[in-house]
Amino acid sequence: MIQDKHGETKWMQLPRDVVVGTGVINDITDVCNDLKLGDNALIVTGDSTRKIAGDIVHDELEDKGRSVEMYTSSSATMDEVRRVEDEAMKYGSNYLLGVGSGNSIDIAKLAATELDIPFLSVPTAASHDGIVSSRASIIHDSKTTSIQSNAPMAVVADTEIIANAPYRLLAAGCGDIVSNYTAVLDWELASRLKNESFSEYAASLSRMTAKILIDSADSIKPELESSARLVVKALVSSGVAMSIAGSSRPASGSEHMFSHALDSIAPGSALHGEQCGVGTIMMMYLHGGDWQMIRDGLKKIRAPTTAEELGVEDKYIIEALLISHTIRQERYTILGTSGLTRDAAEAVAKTTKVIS
Ligand SMILES: NC(=O)C1=CN([C@@H]2O[C@H](COP(=O)(O)OP(=O)(O)OC[C@H]3O[C@@H](n4cnc5c(N)ncnc54)[C@H](OP(=O)(O)O)[C@@H]3O)[C@@H](O)[C@H]2O)C=CC1
Ligand SMILES: O=C(CO)COP(=O)(O)O
Ligand SMILES: [Zn+2]
Repeated sequence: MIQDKHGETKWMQLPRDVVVGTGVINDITDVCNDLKLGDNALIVTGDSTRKIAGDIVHDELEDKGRSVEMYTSSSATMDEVRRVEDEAMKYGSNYLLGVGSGNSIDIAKLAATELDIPFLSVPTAASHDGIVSSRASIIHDSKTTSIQSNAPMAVVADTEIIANAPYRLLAAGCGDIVSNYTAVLDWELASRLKNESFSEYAASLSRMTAKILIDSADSIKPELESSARLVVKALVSSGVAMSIAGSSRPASGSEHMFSHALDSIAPGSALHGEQCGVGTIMMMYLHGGDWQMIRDGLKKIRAPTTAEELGVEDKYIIEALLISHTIRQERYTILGTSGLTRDAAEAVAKTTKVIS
C-alpha cells in the first residue's frame, strides 16, 4: 500500500545506488557487491544493446567469479516477462539486470518484482524516465499498460555509452522531461477541482527539473558526454519526484495521455519522449501557458515539434487529441472528462504549428 488513509504517500521507494559517469559500466561488480547481491545474475538485454553493453556487463561479472546468464528480448510483452521469470527460476538467479533500452529494462523490472528479487537498471540510452522509475510499460492483449513495480535497486548509467547512442534517443529523453511542466499544471488543476492529494515537494522537483533542462537547451548536443550527463540526471530527478508522489503524476499528465493515445492509433511511428514533447506544446497551449517556450526549447534540442517530424499523419494527431481524455480517466487533466471538440482539437494543433 503506497498511500495512507489520508491519500498521502507513505512509502517512497528510491534506488539505493545511482552511478552516473564515464565507463561506470565497468563498476557493475562493485555495485553488486555494495548491494550484497548473490552470485547468480540474469541479464535481460536487446538485439542491438547486447553488443553495446550486455556483453560488457556479462564479462565483467563473470570475470569477477559470478555465474551469469543472458536473455535477449526484442519486445516488452507479458509473454517475455514470463519467459524471463522461467529463466531466472531455472538458473536460480538472485537478481536481474536490465541492460539496454526501455524494453529490456521494463521486462527485467517487472519480472524481478514478480519474483521478489533485486533489479538493476543499466540504460544504454536516456530516452525516458523509465530507466529509474517504479513503473513498467508492458504490452498485454495488444495494449500497453503501465504496471506498478519495484524501483531499481541501482541505476548504472554510463555516459560514454549514452552519448554514443543515436542522438534521437537523447532528444526524446528531453521531451519526456519537458512533459513535467504540463504534468504538474494538470496535477494542480486536479488538486483544485477534484481535491486530489498533491505533493508540493514532488511538484517543485519535477518543475525545477524541466526548467533546468529548458534553460540548458542550447548546450544539449550530439556525442557530448556533458549532454548525456545532464539528461540522465534530469531523468533521475524526475524519477525521484515520482517516488515522492508514489505515482507518475508529477511526470505524466495530459501530454502523456496524448502520447499513449497516439501509441494506440499510430504505433511505432515515434519514440515515447518525442510524442510527449509534442503533446506538451499543445497541452501548454490549452493551459494558457507559454507553449512557445516549450516549442523553442525542443527546437534547440532538435527534438520533434511537428507531426511531420514525428512521422505521423496530421489526421492521427487530431484523432489522438480527441481520445486522449479517455486514456486514464481517473487522472483529471486540462482535457476534463469530455475532452476536446474536433474544432478545438484542430485549433490547438494548428495554432501550435504541430499540423499545418
Ligand atoms: N517504465 C516506464 O516508466 C516507461 C517505459 N517506456 C517504454 O519504453 C519502451 C521503449 O522506449 P523508447 O523511447 O522507444 O526507446 P528505447 O529506450 O526502448 O530504445 C529504442 C531503440 O534504441 C535502441 N538503443 C538503445 N540504446 C542504444 C544504443 N546505445 N545504441 C544503439 N541503439 C540503442 C534499442 O535497441 P535494442 O533493440 O537493443 O533494445 C531500441 O531498439 C516503450 O515500450 C515505452 O512504452 C517509456 C516511458 C516510460
Ligand atoms: O512515462 C512516464 C513518465 O515519464 C510514466 O507515465 P505513465 O504512468 O503515463 O506510464
Ligand atoms: Zn514518460
